[in-house]
Parts: sequence; C-alpha cells; structure tokens
Amino acid sequence: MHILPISYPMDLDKLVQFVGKQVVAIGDFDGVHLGHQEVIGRALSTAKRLGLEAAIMTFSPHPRAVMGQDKYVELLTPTKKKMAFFESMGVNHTYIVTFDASLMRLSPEQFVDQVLDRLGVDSVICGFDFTFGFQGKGTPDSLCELSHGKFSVEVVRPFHMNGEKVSSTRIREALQDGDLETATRLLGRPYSISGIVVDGAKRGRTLGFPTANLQLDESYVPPMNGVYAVKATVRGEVYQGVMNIGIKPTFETGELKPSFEAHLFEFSEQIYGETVTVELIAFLRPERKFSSLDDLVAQIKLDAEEAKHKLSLEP
Ligand SMILES: Cc1cc2nc3c(=O)[nH]c(=O)nc-3n(C[C@H](O)[C@H](O)[C@H](O)COP(=O)(O)O)c2cc1C
Ligand SMILES: Nc1ncnc2c1ncn2[C@@H]1O[C@H](COP(=O)(O)OP(=O)(O)O)[C@@H](O)[C@H]1O
Repeated sequence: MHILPISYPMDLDKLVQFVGKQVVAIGDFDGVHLGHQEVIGRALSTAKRLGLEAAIMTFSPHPRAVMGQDKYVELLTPTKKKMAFFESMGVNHTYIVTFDASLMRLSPEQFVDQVLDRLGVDSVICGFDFTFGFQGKGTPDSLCELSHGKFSVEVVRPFHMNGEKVSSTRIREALQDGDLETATRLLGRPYSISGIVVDGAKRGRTLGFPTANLQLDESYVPPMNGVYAVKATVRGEVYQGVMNIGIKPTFETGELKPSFEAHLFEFSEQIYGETVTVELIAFLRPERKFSSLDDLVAQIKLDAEEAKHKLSLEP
C-alpha cells in the first residue's frame, strides 16, 4: 500500500499521473471498527467490480482534536496502526490529508473541486455521518450535488450490532468503563496497543513477575485501569500474558498517567528497546492498592491463573 501525505495546497496533478482512476473511501476511520470496515469493504468491492484501484482518504491530526470539539487527542487507532489495518484489508493507496488551517478554510465546494476532483476519483464511498469543508458544513448529500456527476457517491448507512449503532465514541466509552467485551464486539477484533519496552523500577522480577513496561508509540485511548488477559506479539511470535494498566497504587508512585505492563507466560527473554503489540482479550479486575507485597503477589498469581483460563477459551 502506498501512503501519500497531502497538504493543501499541493500539486495533485502530478500525483494523479502516478495513481490513476480510483475508488476512494473517505473518513477519519478512528478505530477501523465494523462500520468503517463496511465503508472500506464497499470501496474495495466497487473498485474490483470497476477494475480500478481502491484508495482511502483520511485526515491527520484528527479533525475533532484540531477544531477543539473534543478534549481528547487519544485515538483508538493512531496513524501507524490505522495504516497497518488498511494495508491488511487490501487497499492500494492511502492519502493522509493534513488537517490544518488552510484545509479547514476550504468550503465544501472547494474541497470537492480542489482536492477530490483533482485526484481524479471515479467514486467516493463515505459513511452516513461524513462531514467536510469549512465548519463541517458538507454532508453526503452535498457531496453528491457538488460532484456534478463527475464522480459517483455511495453513502453507507449506520452499521448496527445487536440493535446498537457502532461508533468510535461508543467504543471509547466501553474501553474506559472496563467493558472490553463491547469494545471488542464493535471493533470486530480485540483492542490493541503497540509500544517500545522501556525500563521500569526493576521491581517486577523481585516479585516473581517481570513485566515489560510499554512506552506507547502514539497516543491511545487508555482503557480502564485494571488487569487484563492479553496476547502479545514479540519478534513475530505471539505469547499469552497478563497486563496491568494503571498507576500501581500499592507503591504510591505519584504517577498520574497509567503505565502499561505485561507479564508474558513461558517467556524469559530480555526485550528492552523492542516493539511489542498487545491485544486486550479479557478484563479481569480493576487495579487496587494492596496493604502488603505478599497480598499483591498472591493476587497476581490468581490473575495469571484466571488469564490462562480465559485465554484457553479463545479460538
Ligand atoms: C497481573 C498484574 C496485576 C497487578 N495488579 C496491581 C494492582 O492491583 N495494584 C498495584 O498497585 N500494582 C499492580 N500490579 C503492578 C505491580 O505493582 C508491578 O508490576 C510491579 O510494581 C513491577 O513494576 P516494575 O515493572 O516497574 O518493576 C500488577 C501487575 C501485574 C503483572
Ligand atoms: N516473562 C516476562 N514477561 C515480561 N518481561 C520479561 C519476562 N521475562 C523477562 N522479561 C524482561 O524483563 C523485563 C521486566 O523486568 P522487571 O523487573 O519488571 O523490570 P522493569 O521494572 O524494568 O520492567 C522486561 O522488560 C523484559 O525485558
């Protein structure tokens, strides 16, 4: 998959010679959840039917973070992870449009004429709630009108699961409430985070449970503080394990930001500096303050047993 950054204004004509006619799925796609997968899947099937290439147009930074509508900048799928999912779905090109002041000022009409049309798109696929152009005034209906028949527009209806609309907001809330089951169901896969293993207090090994402390690559939506059964990919191998997300109240570290630490089963290698991807499979319990180290270690042993049990039920 080609990743093509676009900052407006830019000479898109040159780019077009390189990519040719294409079907473009457009949106933020934070989470690449089941609803997003439907939109992208539609672009892939339309492209196949028409014998064209399939592309995605997405934005960075997240428009809501830039426009200050939301306090969070944390994402379910920061850019690197999002690109990995797009690639695995079979997309040919992804345009990452810089969402800055000059792009924000484009009217819906200008966005269509100066960005989409100049890219030579054949069809645009978007979700029912896609907005674009100055103050987000453009809607799927106005996209149809403004295309003036130069490209076709396919609008994908809201995706529901068990009567509930699948949305990034709902998934964020579920993660923050410790409702991992809902998050996993709506994402269509486990929530995953990636980071580099960094030094901690070297306490884990003295407790009998060394934990790889992850410094996350980018800014992820933090799930509720607590203990999770996980699957971790290290050096291309998948290991089962148990992860604590939190501030370790037992040790009164004074930290406010949660740390992400995974103890992997049947693993004893030194992996400082390596990248690890952790999939959260089941939420086991909230984080607690223990009155003694023995109590903490006894609980971690129980957590490990419970995690092994939960993971053994996984396909
Ligand atoms: C499965 C598991 C559960 C944990 N639960 C808690 C907890 O409830 N409260 C707490 O203060 N620390 C908890 N911890 C964190 C340990 O305190 C932490 O792993 C230890 O301090 C090692 O830190 P270090 O990696 O910086 O050496 C847990 C760790 C693991 C692996
Ligand atoms: N089973 C394991 N799970 C996680 N990390 C392990 C394991 N075995 C060895 N390690 C290594 O030990 C380190 C964790 O040991 P720990 O005493 O908790 O130190 P730190 O406080 O620096 O995290 C990890 O970063 C990793 O390099």
